Amino acid sequence: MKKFYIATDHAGYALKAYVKDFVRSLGHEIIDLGPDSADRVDYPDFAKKCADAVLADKGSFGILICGTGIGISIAANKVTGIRAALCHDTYTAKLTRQHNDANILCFGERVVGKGVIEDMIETFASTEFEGGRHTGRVAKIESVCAFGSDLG
Ligand SMILES: O=C(CO)[C@H](O)[C@H](O)COP(=O)(O)O
Repeated sequence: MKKFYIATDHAGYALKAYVKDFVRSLGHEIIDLGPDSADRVDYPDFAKKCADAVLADKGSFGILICGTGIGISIAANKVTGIRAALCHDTYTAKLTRQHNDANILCFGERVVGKGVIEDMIETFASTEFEGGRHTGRVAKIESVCAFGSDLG
């Protein structure tokens, strides 16, 4: 059993209840970090809530949904230690676990359908990081931030 945290913006809100039910049907735990209505909100606020929760709970995963999945993944990836993957299909959901050790799955409510979403979640939850040659590359992701800050 895995533990998931989920958050969205208003453009991902309609899918949230469905995704929670699906994750629970697979035998996983899922904790809802909001929002609690479809009122317009800013996706970086909810990306940060989910990123912080995943970092504080070792071994947990996150699911972030906005209209495209793009903004909410960009925001989550600003948090050191978060590897938020914007996925559109099963292949990317599998490879981002195997190669990137992604800890948050992101997608767009206005982009992908429920069948694809179910396959991506099932695959993301059940696929392990391969380690090996990918270990050093994943470690270097954090040092990219340091290189960037040197450039002013
Ligand atoms: O996809 C998103 C960010 O990448 C947002 O969900 C989208 O920008 C929200 O747009 P609007 O305020 O027009 O509903």
